[in-house]
Amino acid sequence: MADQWALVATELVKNFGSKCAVDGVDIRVPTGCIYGVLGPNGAGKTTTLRMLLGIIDPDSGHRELLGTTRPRSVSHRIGYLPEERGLYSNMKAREAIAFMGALRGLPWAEGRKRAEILLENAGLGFATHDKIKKLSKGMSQFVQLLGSIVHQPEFIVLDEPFSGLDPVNQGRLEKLILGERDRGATVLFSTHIMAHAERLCDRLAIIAGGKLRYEGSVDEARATLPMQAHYTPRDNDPALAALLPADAVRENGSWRFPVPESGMEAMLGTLLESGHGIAGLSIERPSLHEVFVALVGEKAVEEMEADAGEEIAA
Ligand SMILES: Nc1ncnc2c1ncn2[C@@H]1O[C@H](COP(=O)(O)OP(=O)(O)OP(=O)(O)O)[C@@H](O)[C@H]1O
Repeated sequence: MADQWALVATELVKNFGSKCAVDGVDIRVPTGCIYGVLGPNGAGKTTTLRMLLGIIDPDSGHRELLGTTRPRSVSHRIGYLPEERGLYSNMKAREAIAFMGALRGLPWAEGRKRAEILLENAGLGFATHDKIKKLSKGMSQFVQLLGSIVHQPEFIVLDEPFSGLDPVNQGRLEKLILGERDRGATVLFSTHIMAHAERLCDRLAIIAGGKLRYEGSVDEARATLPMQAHYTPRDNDPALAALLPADAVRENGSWRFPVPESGMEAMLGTLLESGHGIAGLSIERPSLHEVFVALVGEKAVEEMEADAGEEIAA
């Protein structure tokens, strides 16, 4: 595997009894990029991440992480935030981070020093000497996250890192992920919250029902759908729907539809001749959200967004 790929996994399969959790997933993570694994609950994200790291073995398929087919042999070069959160509640934040570093071979004194800097940079310096049990759930999750990167790993894997964080801590986490990428690390995270992937990822995999629906760059994902037109007429006449493509969707007085293959000119000419006018018109690349809906269906996306909303409200 060339140095350009921090991770290459092909046709990973994992069954639990009769349940096929992951069914032929391919993932290629370029060195130094931010990579998202997106999918609804139960899609197979955690199982995929565990296979990539060698925590569990695939039933079949191939994986190569940092140049080795034995991922556990490079665990000291990896940072991992598992889906299950938990720290020793009587430890202070700084000690908890240094402890996690020590587990990956970082000397305690250095771990403490780095922990102070990490907490300060994350805006959590005030909690350095607080016991974990005194911190909010979101803050203690953040401390665990800092513990997973204190040894400055080359490859960082975060399983649903945004879940359970309020918007302020989600913003902190986005900043931290970008900072780690700028440091030279490769970051892979799973999420069912599209907005984070849209803002952060260079490349992504979309998984649903254990199957890979898309793997590639975010730009290529957007290019799989036609450009989207957003048109606002000057009037409110529902009859104009007949002049728009059949799949046009009404959104608060505007209409959204894929730009026809033949272009917009003829349609705009008809709209003007019919007196509907043009109060607003933009042509945009489809969002990641629209690509996701096209790949996994509106219902799965609505369920995901409801879950994300509940987490933020909790
Ligand atoms: N150890 C296990 N034994 C049996 N079934 C499992 C096991 N681990 C996962 N599964 C099943 O495999 C499927 C994929 O689970 P996985 O945890 O990988 O999904 P996920 O995308 O991470 O979802 P979530 O975000 O809800 O954790 C689910 O149907 C889950 O119930």
